[in-house]
Amino acid sequence: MLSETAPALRLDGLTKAFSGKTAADHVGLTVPPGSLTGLVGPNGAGKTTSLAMAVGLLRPDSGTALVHGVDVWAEPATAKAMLGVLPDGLALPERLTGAELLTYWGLLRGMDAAVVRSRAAELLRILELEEAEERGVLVIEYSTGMRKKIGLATALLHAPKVLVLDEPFEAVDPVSARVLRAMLRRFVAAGGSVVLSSHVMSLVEDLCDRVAIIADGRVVASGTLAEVRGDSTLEDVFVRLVGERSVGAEDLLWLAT
Ligand SMILES: Nc1ncnc2c1ncn2[C@@H]1O[C@H](COP(=O)(O)OP(=O)(O)OP(=O)(O)O)[C@@H](O)[C@H]1O
Repeated sequence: MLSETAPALRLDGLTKAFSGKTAADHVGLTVPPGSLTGLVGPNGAGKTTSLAMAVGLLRPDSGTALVHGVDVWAEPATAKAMLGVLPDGLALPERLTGAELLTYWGLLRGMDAAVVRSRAAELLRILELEEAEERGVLVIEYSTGMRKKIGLATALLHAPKVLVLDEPFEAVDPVSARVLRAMLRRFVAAGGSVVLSSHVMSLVEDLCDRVAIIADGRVVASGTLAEVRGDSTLEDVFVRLVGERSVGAEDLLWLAT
């Protein structure tokens, strides 16, 4: 049942193995309402797997995910109405313009057509997809960054309480990234909560008030940015926890020949 006092998102013991290899190992995370949490970790650490289980896209082997107290797997409709999701490799209907896609998406969610129309126009304008719309560009013709932005627009359209965004800044140009940061800050200031994954430590330090580091499928550090970072930089803590790798003097000698 929806709870006013519960965390915006609470993951407990989420575990998933693919062909016997554990991708997420008892992942736990608490996202307080009105906070912005960054999930960081090396390639293959289990970020996408954990986020997909958290939002009801991938069934966990065990563990629970609660959105404002509502179990994502037991009450999916209630939980998903509160969630805005940008999954990894979002599969969108592509032979539509951005506005057509948002209309389709909104109506599918049972939203009022006039509300969908006005929010879609506003999102396309703010995300600088308006000019492509005027030229009738189809989503299939969008660049990688434009696809990311239209994916974000679909996540925001129904005004969710909690945003779960898998690498939202990947391939997004610096001007659009600034707009996106401002949008997320405003969303949080209005009481919303965000979890996002990113490989860019400086972005997480600038934007997020909480952070979780995941390595080999396990959460190895989490808390406020100050708690996790201490007197170091997030990158230093990350490298210390995840392990440093270097290119030896004898590696890749063929590259310069
Ligand atoms: N559908 C799948 N089938 C088999 N193995 C998978 C599948 N999805 C993920 N994995 C494996 O699970 C592990 C975690 O992958 P995941 O995509 O969650 O990592 P990630 O932290 O998001 O990585 P990246 O930063 O590279 O996006 C990896 O070893 C990956 O190969």
